[in-house]
Amino acid sequence: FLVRRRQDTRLLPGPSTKIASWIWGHELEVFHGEAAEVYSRWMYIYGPLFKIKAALFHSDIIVAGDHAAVQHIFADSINYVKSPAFRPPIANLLGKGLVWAEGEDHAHQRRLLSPAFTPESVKGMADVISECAEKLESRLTNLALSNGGEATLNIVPYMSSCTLDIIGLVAFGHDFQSSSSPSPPPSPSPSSPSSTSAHNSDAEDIHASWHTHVNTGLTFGAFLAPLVLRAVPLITSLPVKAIQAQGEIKGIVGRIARRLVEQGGVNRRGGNILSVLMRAQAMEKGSGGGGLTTSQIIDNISTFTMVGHETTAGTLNFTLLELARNPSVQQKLRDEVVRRGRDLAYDDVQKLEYLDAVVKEGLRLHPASPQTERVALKDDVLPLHTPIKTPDGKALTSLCIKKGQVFHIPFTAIQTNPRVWGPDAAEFKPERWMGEGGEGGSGLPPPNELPHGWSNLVAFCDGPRSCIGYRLAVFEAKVILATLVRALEFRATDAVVRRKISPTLQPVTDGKGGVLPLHISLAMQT
Ligand code: HEM
Repeated sequence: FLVRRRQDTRLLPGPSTKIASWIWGHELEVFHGEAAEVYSRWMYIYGPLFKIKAALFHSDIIVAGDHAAVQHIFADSINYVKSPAFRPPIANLLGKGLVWAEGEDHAHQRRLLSPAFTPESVKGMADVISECAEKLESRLTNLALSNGGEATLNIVPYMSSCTLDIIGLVAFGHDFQSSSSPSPPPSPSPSSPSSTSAHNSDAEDIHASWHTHVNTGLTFGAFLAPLVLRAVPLITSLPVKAIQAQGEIKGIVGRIARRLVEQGGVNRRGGNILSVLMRAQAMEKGSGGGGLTTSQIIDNISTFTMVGHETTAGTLNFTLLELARNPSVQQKLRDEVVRRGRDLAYDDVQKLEYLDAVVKEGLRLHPASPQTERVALKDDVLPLHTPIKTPDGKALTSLCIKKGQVFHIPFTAIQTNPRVWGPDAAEFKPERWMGEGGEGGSGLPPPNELPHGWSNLVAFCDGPRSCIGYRLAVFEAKVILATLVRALEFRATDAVVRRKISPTLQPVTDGKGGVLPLHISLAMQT
């Protein structure tokens, strides 16, 4: 059995070791490429499960895109965990909240937080979300009007302001008022939000610090830091900018979180997550156990503030770029929204089928978290959906792996694999979600040929550690897109926009992260 076990990983296909660097393995090439670009290419050549040479003499990494293997890994969140070496940086960036927790601690926090994300809870957030979306739309409309009816702008800071305001209000009853901050410059100048105005609000501090973090994440230091951590897990406070900047963001959000907890409650605008957390704390005091400590509450406020806004904004920025590049899709969406009338209440939004397809297609091509990583805590046998042909002509239908095996799971590559989604996999075609009967619809392969996850996507991961905020994210994305395209027309510019992971999906234009220029004008409504 031991011999068989060793052989299984050795038998995996993968890119030639000749193109691997002796010190960085294949990982530097992956870092230099766009988000999941290199893994997509290799997945096409070597199949949905292959191995690569790791940096710093670590044992080979398995890149897993096979649906059965991925589903198995995500379903067993006790034995497949985020790399223990990366927990200190997560604690540094987001605190020891839900994203950081593992095992029993995770199950406990997740159980306490889940009531804040039911369909009913999200329905209760609908008014606030609409108001914030309308504020964003008026900001952009006013900008266009003050520039003779059209403008070219960097959409990134606008979108982040809107989603930060939403998460502050719906989760904690806190108004960041970032949509009321002075507008960033209309031209897509590479100058960062941090350099455009004085820091006079929490929101500006968060945006500025995140912007620095994103740009630091594009440097070689950011590539190196996690690899050194993986090789020498005891080094947690490297003198590397990429790691220090993370502490800054947590410091800013942590200050706000402490204020919110001291205020001890929520105002009438919302505050679902905070209410849930405070109730859990009261329970702990009353029963001598079962709730969360004050520092866990503060860390969860930091966690939700950061992961609850930059993610949705990232997918939305790229979905707008797709709409800008596909004017007929944009017009079809506008027609559907205008036909429904001005009201975008929760139930109305659910009826917009093309909007639903556009959001799914945006999440398929541009998942805000383009890939994840897991480490096996014990020896295991992975089921395979697609058998692997070994060099001696046999077919492996399952794969024995050893404790400590590292997996990279590239969501983007899985969701754009032409062998699964068809030859038009890389194209933005919302019609594919409308079924064969839909207008221009190409339909989808049967569900058993697709990934396991929300709507047959892995954009929100899968299993016990899947995205707890997915209902909010999807609803919010729909309302923002519908509100914007109803009033505005988006056109692409000549800028070459690259997609990078830093640490979430980011547009990079002229070497600057967090820059995505779009042209806007007032929409002609038919
Ligand atoms: C388009 C928007 C979003 C996308 C694509 C997304 C994607 C993801 C993914 C892939 C994970 C799993 C990460 C991993 O295990 O490596 C995740 C986890 C998580 N997401 Fe989201 N997310 C989005 C929006 C949100 C929002 C709006 C919230 C909160 C309001 C949120 C809160 C979380 C939390 C707390 C976790 C950790 C869950 C756990 O470990 O139990 N996300 N998300």
